[in-house]
Amino acid sequence: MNSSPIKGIRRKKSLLSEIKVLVVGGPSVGKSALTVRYLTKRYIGEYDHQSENRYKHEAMINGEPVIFEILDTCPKSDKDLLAVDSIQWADGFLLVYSILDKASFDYIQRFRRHVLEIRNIGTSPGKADQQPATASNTIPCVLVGNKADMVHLRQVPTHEGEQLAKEMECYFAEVAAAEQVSSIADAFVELGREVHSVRRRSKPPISSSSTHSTPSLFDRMLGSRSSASIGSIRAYARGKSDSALPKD
Ligand SMILES: Nc1nc2c(ncn2[C@@H]2O[C@H](COP(=O)(O)OP(=O)(O)OP(=O)(O)O)[C@@H](O)[C@H]2O)c(=O)[nH]1
Repeated sequence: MNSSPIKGIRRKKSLLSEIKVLVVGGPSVGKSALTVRYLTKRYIGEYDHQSENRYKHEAMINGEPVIFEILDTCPKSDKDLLAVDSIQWADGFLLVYSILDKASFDYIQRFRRHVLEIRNIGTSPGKADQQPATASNTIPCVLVGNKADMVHLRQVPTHEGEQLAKEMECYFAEVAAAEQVSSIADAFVELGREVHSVRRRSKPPISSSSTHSTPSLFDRMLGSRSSASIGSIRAYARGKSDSALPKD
């Protein structure tokens, strides 16, 4: 009865490509709301702020079934830029700030420098501000400005998000986890595409169809990115409330 291509390949789950996604952002920007919106299409207003959560989710990327492993992080404060282990674990970052909170936008810029610093000087942070954040240093990521349903309280102009995404050569969208479903799914899918694209570029010429031996994020970070990156795409839309869910 069920014709979903995703459900059809469930038996072969162990053969599927995995994409490890770290959802990154300052406190209370809506990381959990976005993640749960993507996973369940539902919006739940309040979450446990004490712990990080890990999920697995099947999706289609470029017509290929994949498993997203999603780690919804939970920084203790604006100063908490996450453990090196978590950063090294990830294939890509979903970077989230709140358009209502300038400090959360600054957090993303600090996090980015933190990652670049780990890349350049090993695992002993401390010189983040000396590290120029250039486009050639970018890694698989997408940038999302959440809470776009509250534009009257906006602290971060759209062009600043666009500019940062341009520097990082990544997809950008202003979204509202509280009101939208598809634009949030788009951000995850774009990240999956970008991870795939990086994997394709870094694959050795002779390879099997299995993607389990993919290089680590750090291996890929040490390579250079081609100019064929997505670039800055703005996909801001204030959709009407879709809290009433489609049946699935
Ligand atoms: N107006 C509005 N509020 C939102 C939106 N997304 C999340 N929120 C609210 O923002 C608050 C924080 O949301 P969370 O999803 O818990 O944020 P978080 O980033 O996971 O928080 P921490 O785990 O503490 O870092 C909650 O009160 C949510 O209801 C949105 O799109 N619009």
